Amino acid sequence: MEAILNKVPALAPELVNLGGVHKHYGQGLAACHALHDIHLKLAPAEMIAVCGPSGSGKTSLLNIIGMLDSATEGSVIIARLLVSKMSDQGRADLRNELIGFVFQSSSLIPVMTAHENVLLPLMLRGRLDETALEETEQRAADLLSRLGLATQMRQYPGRLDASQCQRVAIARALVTLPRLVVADEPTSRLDNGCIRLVMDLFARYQHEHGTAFVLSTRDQRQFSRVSRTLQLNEGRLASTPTEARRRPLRVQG
Ligand SMILES: Nc1ncnc2c1ncn2[C@@H]1O[C@H](COP(=O)(O)OP(=O)(O)OP(=O)(O)O)[C@@H](O)[C@H]1O
Repeated sequence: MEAILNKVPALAPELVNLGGVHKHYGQGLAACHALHDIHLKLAPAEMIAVCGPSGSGKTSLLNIIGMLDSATEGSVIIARLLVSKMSDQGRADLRNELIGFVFQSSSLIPVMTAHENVLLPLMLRGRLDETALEETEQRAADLLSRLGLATQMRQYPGRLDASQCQRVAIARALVTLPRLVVADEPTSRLDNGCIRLVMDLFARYQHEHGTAFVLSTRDQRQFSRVSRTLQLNEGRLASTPTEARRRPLRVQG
């Protein structure tokens, strides 16, 4: 019901539409104005990179797009829903339905194997029937294989190195076939070969499932295949979407 009430009536093809977003943390001497007047639109199946130095506001922006945090000011529309007016529960439900996350730290559950960690978001959604369970177990295994982890599926995170943990976290973000993946520095611990595997997999999801991606990085050379790169400096977007560097969608088979 809440979702219906908050539906944006105008035709809004964008998956994400931020209008005049500000983010403040703390008060008084501890106050921080982390994001200033952000306007950003993301189309379905689009892949963008948000670049900027440490402290420029990348995580703050991704947390708002991913509905993990609220904007202090401005409108946040996701999948035509005005989430800035929704309750915490409404946002959490929508988040679970639509979004896959890759956090800066891989945040894997230490007592679960790599394969079980990947399956976790699906398990949290409730009981699956036998066919659905088989299908998702296969999808999780396929994702891990594509990320070069075929022989590590039964390993616990304590036995995996930082690059392997980061790739397990990437597989976990994709296993629900989300409409949007929000990934905070997802390749920071990967070598060039692994970055290529990850970008191939992202492009495959973009092409086959219509998944959109918002990636953050301190080093924009890491994402040579995004369609747009936005630069954040001290909480301000240096380029508007129309001025930003645009590239045609490149999908490799
Ligand atoms: N929970 C918080 N409370 C207070 N200030 C915060 C909080 N989170 C972020 N900040 C401040 O907001 C600003 C932007 O931080 P943010 O983490 O979004 O930047 P970032 O570009 O992601 O940095 P990094 O690359 O180091 O992760 C910084 O000045 C940071 O200190």
